[in-house]
Formats: sequence, structure tokens, C-alpha cells
Amino acid sequence: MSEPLAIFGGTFDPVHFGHLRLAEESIAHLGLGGVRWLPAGNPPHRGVPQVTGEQRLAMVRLATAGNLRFTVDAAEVEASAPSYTVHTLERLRCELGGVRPLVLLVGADAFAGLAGWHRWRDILELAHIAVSHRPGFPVEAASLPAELAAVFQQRRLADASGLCSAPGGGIVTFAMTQLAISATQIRKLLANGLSARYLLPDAVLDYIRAHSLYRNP
Ligand SMILES: Nc1ncnc2c1ncn2[C@@H]1O[C@H](COP(=O)(O)OP(=O)(O)OP(=O)(O)O)[C@@H](O)[C@H]1O
Ligand SMILES: O=C(O)c1ccc[n+]([C@@H]2O[C@H](COP(=O)([O-])O)[C@@H](O)[C@H]2O)c1
Repeated sequence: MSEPLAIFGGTFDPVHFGHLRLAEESIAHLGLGGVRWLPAGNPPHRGVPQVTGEQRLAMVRLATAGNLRFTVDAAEVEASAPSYTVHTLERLRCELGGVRPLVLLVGADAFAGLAGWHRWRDILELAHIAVSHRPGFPVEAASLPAELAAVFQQRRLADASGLCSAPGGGIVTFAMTQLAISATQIRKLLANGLSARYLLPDAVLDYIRAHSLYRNP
């Protein structure tokens, strides 16, 4: 079986070093062949992003440029339908076939909300899930809603080597460098005219400035 391919979805409003370290560290921790970044076009589960899908996609392209293990998938941004992860995984299974292991990367906060996602149980029929630690969000069954805690306990893999032995169905956790960075914090800093430097790549900050994004409305 070939190396697992990871899918990293997010609103990325804007992309920051927390995202980049998660993707970078997941490659070694999980033995991945690469990470496919998937900016959400029309996230159904939260308020409308502050900037357009095209702008968030452009920032992800700038942030990931030059990393040969990273690719960027524009499909969710280009689609007009809501960006449901289960639909994206079904599309990827059509594209890649049923055998290659797929790993959905999520931070601990996103994982805690999984039971609210569209057809969430089907996601584990299509892919594994890898949950990264994130400051303030414990990754343990006791802090998850009951139905998700049960699935977490049933599906949890002892370590990442199990990702190679099936196309999907397992849940693995991994510890990454803990960075208490959020897009919300960056949007607030920028709206208040404060520096967000060193929280996200300079190329992304230059794009934000050039397009006058995240200024106070
Ligand atoms: N600092 C971080 N450490 C670990 N995971 C993170 C971090 N920031 C974001 N993630 C994960 O990256 C994915 C995409 O996150 P998202 O684009 O919503 O960023 P965010 O910083 O959480 O944004 P917002 O503050 O707008 O909610 C999610 O799975 C989220 O859990
Ligand atoms: O499919 C769903 O119902 C669903 C519900 C909530 C979140 N997601 C996906 O989870 C990823 C992270 O979302 P967010 O809000 O943390 O940026 C992103 O790819 C979303 O499309 C997906």
C-alpha cells in the first residue's frame, strides 16, 4: 500500500504558523507522502469568512509555496455548494481510488465538534482521522461528547503505523509544537492596527496589506 495522503481542510482566514506547523509535523509523525491543503469555500458550520475564498486560497498558496510535500486543492473554493468534508472525501476517493490510505488532519478543537458534521460517521468509512494537540483543547475521551467518545475509543490506533494497513477507519492523535495562534487573534490584531508579524508568513502579511484585508469595517 502506498504512503498515506493527508487532507488538511480549513477556513484559513488567514492561514498562520499554527496551520503550517501542524501540516509540516504531521508528515514525519504520521509517515505521510504529502499534505493536500483544502481551503473551505463556503464553510457551512460557521459565519461567513471575512475575506473571499479566492483570497484565502491565494494566501494558502503563498504560505505553502516551495514545500514539495504540500499541494493546494482549489475545489472547495471553486464550488458554489457548501464545503462538506464527506463530499470532498467522496470526490477524492473517485479521483484516487479506494485503496490509498487517506488521513484527514484536524486540530483538537475541530475534532471535538466532529459529531456535528454532515454524515460524520461516513467520514471514517472514507479516511482515517489524525488529531493534533492544540493549546486549550485536550484530546481525551472524557472531554468529547458521548457519541464521539465512543467512536474515538473504538477506532483509536495505538500509533501511526496502523494508518498504512487500511485505507481509512482509524483515529490517531499526535503531539505537535504547541502554538497558541489563531486566525481570530490575527484578525483582531489587524483590525486594531496592531502587528501580526511572526504569527504568519511575511508573504501572507504582504498580501493582506496589498489587498487591505482585515481592516476595521
Ligand atoms: N494553533 C493551532 N494548533 C493546532 N491546530 C490548529 C491551530 N490553528 C488551527 N488549527 C487547526 O487547523 C484547522 C483549520 O483551522 P482554522 O482555519 O479554523 O483556523 P483557526 O485559527 O482555528 O481559525 P478561527 O480562529 O478563525 O476559528 C482546524 O482543524 C484547526 O483545529
Ligand atoms: O462537513 C462538515 O459538516 C464540516 C463541519 C465543520 C467543519 N468542517 C471542515 O473542517 C475543517 C476545519 O474547519 P474550521 O472551521 O476549523 O476551519 C474545514 O475543512 C471544514 O470544511 C466540515
